Amino acid sequence: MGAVKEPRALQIFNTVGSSVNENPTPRRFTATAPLTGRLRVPGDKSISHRSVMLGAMAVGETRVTGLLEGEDVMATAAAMRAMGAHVEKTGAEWRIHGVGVGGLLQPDSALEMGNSGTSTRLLIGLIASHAITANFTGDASLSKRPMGRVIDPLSAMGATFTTSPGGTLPLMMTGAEPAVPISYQLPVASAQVKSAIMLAGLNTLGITTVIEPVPTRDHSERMLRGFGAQVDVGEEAGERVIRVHGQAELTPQRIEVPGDPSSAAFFMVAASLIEGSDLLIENVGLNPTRAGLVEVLREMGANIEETNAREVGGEPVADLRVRHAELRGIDVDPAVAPSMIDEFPVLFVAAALANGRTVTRGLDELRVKESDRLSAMATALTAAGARVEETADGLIIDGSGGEPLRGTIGAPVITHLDHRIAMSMAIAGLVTKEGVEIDDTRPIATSFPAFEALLDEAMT
Ligand SMILES: O=C(O)C1=C[C@@H](OP(=O)(O)O)[C@@H](O)[C@H](O)C1
Ligand SMILES: C=C(OP(=O)(O)O)C(=O)O
Repeated sequence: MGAVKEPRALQIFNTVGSSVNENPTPRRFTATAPLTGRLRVPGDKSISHRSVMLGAMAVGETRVTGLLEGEDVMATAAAMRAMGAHVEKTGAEWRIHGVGVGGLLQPDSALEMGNSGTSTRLLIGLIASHAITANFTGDASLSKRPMGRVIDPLSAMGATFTTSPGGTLPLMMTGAEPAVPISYQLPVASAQVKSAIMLAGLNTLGITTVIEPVPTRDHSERMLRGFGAQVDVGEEAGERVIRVHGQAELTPQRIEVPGDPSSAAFFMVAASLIEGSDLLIENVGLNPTRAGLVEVLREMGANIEETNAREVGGEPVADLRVRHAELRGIDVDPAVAPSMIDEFPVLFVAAALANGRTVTRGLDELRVKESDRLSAMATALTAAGARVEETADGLIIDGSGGEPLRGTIGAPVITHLDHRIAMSMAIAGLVTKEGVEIDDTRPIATSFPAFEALLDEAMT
């Protein structure tokens, strides 16, 4: 290991669900030193959202430790409060008093979803089987994202919608009680769509079925079972079939949220790329439906060692020791995409420094995230000096063979209100001769408020 440092705790910056600072906060990121010591990434965003939502649907008190206190999860918490649940922090613990399945109250005002696709789509699902009307609003990024993918199946269950042109936010929905159980085959690999239908199934008499041709993150399945719902998961004709039995009764739980592999990803790539790095990232969730990046980086030659493997909150977790290694370009198997869907922006940074060519395909979904992540990363990495070709569904990147990138010092990177573009290009700045300037670091608070503090500390 490098220099021994004390573990760093997650710092809480903003727990109110909106950016405190009104003005853009640009910053230039440059490498000051290798990444060494140990750090702990914040709680998993997907599991945090679901902890708050399911806690709010149980009768009694759910207690959660390690909850991610990023803006997205705080948007979920605010929405559940607006519909009758109590969601409060006491000491290090979040306590949620739920209303019970079927007990959501009509919110007085619009549910403000900020930047969060997960909050929006899962809550639309949850409300779809309650006899209430809710308005959903979001920021400029979220207001462009497609909602038809949840509106279609939930309309079949009986919910009604009035949307903005193009099926986007702002939208108004009225749930159906009783809702009709459906059997629905997902047309896109999306855990958000799967979860929206499963959550609607909670207050729907009968069996609601979702068929997944490609497996996506399975936190909803695991957690709903943990809360006592009957959820059958099987494989039929090569597809995953998930059946939710309604109406469910959820019993309150104690949940310890594991660290977010999507946040650890930035540090895995930075430590791999920067010579002399030797970093221990503690408590990283390694659910197989989320751990694709670790496998892909290893295939590229990364030195990632798993230690202290254990279970936290029903999820596999380990500490990851990451040491600098020379990376080589690879063809990334499109089948791995769902298990690292949010990690592609930072994988592209790794590819830009690898030896040889990295080819990615099958990534159409990246075009409908907080930004068009294929286009945003192609533009930003090219400006940083990388050789990148954008295709219809991926990027082809010819790596520098470990040489620092030499971009033109021009306009700052445009992050398009996308936290992952901001953090990925911050990491790119560490391996670019003159560094990289990010136009606005505020979006980082949506998923990883402590990112800059942890990065600065890892490099001291
Ligand atoms: O279910 C979830 O918690 C998530 C699912 C993924 O979205 P899609 O389902 O749209 O792929 C992912 O990108 C998002 O960050 C979180
Ligand atoms: C896509 C993401 O989140 P969401 O869809 O919840 O906005 C993400 O965190 O990268």
